[in-house]
Amino acid sequence: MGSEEMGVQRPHPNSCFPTIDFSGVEARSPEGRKWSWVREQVTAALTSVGCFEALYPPVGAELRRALFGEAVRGLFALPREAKLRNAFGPEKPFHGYLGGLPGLDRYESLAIVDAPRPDAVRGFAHLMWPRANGNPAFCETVHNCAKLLADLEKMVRRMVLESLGVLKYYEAQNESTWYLLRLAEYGAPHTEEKRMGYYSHQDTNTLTIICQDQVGGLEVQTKDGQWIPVEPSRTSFVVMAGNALRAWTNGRVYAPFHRVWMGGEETRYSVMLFSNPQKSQLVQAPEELVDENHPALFKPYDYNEYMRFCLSEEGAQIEDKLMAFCGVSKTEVAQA
Ligand SMILES: O=C(O)CCC(=O)C(=O)O
Ligand SMILES: [Fe+2]
Repeated sequence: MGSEEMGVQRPHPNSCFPTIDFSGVEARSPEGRKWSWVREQVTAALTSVGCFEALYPPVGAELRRALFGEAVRGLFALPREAKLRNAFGPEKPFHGYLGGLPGLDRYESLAIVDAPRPDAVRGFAHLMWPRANGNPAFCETVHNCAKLLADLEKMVRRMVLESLGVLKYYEAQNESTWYLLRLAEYGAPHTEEKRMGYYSHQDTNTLTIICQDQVGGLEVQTKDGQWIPVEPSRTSFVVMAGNALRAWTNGRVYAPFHRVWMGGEETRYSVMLFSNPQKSQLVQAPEELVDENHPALFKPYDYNEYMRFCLSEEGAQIEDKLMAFCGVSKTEVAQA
């Protein structure tokens, strides 16, 4: 961004957040120079802008084509009554179908809980295609993708924990982490001026991996308030921190606001893998991350209650919902 201020050259839109190359970095062998170098970049990105682009060859061109080609487009071509079967009731908000949200008339999405498990994807597909034998091609593509993206999520989270000196919590955190894969369609607005595709928000969960198809629209806000468009790429994924990781790291990791803007004649598709903390456990920073120089910023909180707060009328009005829900006030810090 500095170069633009100095009047030199307009930066590449994604230059605010780095592109990190994960080729040769493997979850099975978390060691060596390449691992440490990638870990350094991951930590720098997540603590400054809260996101980065990951080059991650295990999800190659063919798998991406199958994902956005038949799998995602085939799913959205289903009649609405089929999509509505992806429902979990009011006790489990954001677990399934979303559509008809206020102000977002062209947004629709479906979700698969535990998508890195093949039986979970099969269960979903049987609900959607009961007469087509649960669409085995869809299951294979989507499960493969979810599993590989979960591997990436695990590597990123492990790197953050290593950098902060709290690796000892990694296995237990893995045990209690659950994944949700969301597949989204943003219908073309057919207008010249841009329209909101999805409101500005911070993710509530731990980490999110976003895969945009060919139509862009995702924008991420930097700490100093600038909105940066994330150009779609066929070879990379956006990795982004959510408020649960921000709270768990006692504010070291930043959870950026982001939104989707849509314009023109093209429908946009995206696929996101969300890692989530176990609902029955409190989200709480480990004691190693709280000290005199880093006083606790958030009180331990119940993830379910926090989700309910985000969806409440009061919560909906507030930008920084985590701070409002469980932030420690300055007076409380002074008294501690
Ligand atoms: O579709 C996208 O690129 C991002 C959507 C998003 O931020 C979300 O569903 O939380
Ligand atoms: Fe989001």
